[in-house]
Amino acid sequence: MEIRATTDEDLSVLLDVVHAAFGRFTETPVDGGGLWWSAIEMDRGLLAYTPDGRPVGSAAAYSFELTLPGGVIAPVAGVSAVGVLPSHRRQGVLSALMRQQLTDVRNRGEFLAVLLASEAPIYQRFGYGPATYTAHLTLQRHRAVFDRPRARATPGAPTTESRTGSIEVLRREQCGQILEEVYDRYRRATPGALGRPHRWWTLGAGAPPVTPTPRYVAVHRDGDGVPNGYASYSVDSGTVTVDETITSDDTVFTALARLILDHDLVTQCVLKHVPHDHPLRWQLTDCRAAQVDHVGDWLWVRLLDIPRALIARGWSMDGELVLDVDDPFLGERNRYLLTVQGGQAHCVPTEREPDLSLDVSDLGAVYLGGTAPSTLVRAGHIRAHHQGAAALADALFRAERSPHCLHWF
Ligand SMILES: CC(=O)SCCNC(=O)CCNC(=O)[C@H](O)C(C)(C)COP(=O)(O)OP(=O)(O)OC[C@H]1O[C@@H](n2cnc3c(N)ncnc32)[C@H](O)[C@@H]1OP(=O)(O)O
Repeated sequence: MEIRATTDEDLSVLLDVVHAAFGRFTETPVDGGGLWWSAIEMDRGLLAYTPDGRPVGSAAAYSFELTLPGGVIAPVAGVSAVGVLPSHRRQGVLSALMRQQLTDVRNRGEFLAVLLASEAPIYQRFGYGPATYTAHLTLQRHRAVFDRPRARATPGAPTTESRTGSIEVLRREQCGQILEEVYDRYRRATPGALGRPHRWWTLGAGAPPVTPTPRYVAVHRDGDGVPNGYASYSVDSGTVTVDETITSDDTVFTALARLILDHDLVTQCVLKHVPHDHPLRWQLTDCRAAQVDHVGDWLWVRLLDIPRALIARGWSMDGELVLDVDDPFLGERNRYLLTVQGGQAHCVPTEREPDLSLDVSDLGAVYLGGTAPSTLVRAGHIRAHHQGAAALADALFRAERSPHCLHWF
């Protein structure tokens, strides 16, 4: 098996391999979307060839930015287009591709790789852990009545209502740069969110509303007329389905949700891609009018330089933790002393007794604060060496809010 880096000339070969792996056809758009592969970066692709020169496996990566807890922006490899022909599976082709790709990512100076997993059992062995989760919120329109925010009673307290903003409903093609600009501000303020490079918007790659698929878009503007939120939606058979509600301001989210819930001639509203713990349910007089469903893992994270990754993210509590991290796929095992002081972390090799022993994939799962280390202790994956170690790790790794990602790639 030979792994070769791709160039622009290999595009059709790579697309043929990955589409055959999925049993799909190159020219078929993703569900309701465009051609997902149009933004592919061919200088980051890999193809696996048999000894007689037949391409049988593929992998690619996008150059993305990921927002870490604390609002830190990190460059990451967004792994995608992974596939092995049905005729050549379970012979180590993917393993060879992953090994080469992780080496390449490290060589580029990126300390994190991320991906969306087609099947959950594939990537743990390569050091990835599920780090963000997403859900659908299904609302029964006629039952979903907003409650009066209780904090409003406190003089001077911020309200959860958008007082001065306005909303305009546009067609997708009338939005110009608005969606790109609003998305960019939102993702910078949201731990777990990925940037959408400009070329994704210009090429219409991915899923609606990045693609030019027909949609209505409710655009929210602040009192100065600056767009600060949008909800992209379509209506069908009595259901309004929102592809994504993008804003970093809870009051704007509420205003957009109200508009969606006020849509005549529908009985049900489905807000796709919301954090599973989104406060909207709490804002209703009848919290059962909203059901959280389709809860699933979204972004998987793989640490490639553990000290750098731990130093990079923000921390909201001081403390010390010794982590013994095993990385069997890369054949590395190291012990680190993580010290957080004033929100700033230091991370150095140590001989001290560990507080926790864990696989690098479990470190990926807890890295953004989306899963508490104690959950993985209880699951039998992370070993806590003394009482209190898991609680300490929980307190340290917790982020200001659940990390959330909705970019599809
Ligand atoms: C980020 C993305 O692009 S996600 C898209 C992933 N691609 C797909 O789902 C397309 C359809 N599937 C495929 O193309 C292939 O089955 C792949 C890419 C998932 C796996 O490729 P393979 O070359 O068969 O993997 P490889 O032989 O290296 O397997 C390594 C190990 O992972 C295991 N493994 C591989 N795929 C799977 C799977 N889908 N489920 C469970 N275990 C798996 C193998 O059994 C093997 O285990 P072992 O080391 O204990 O023997």
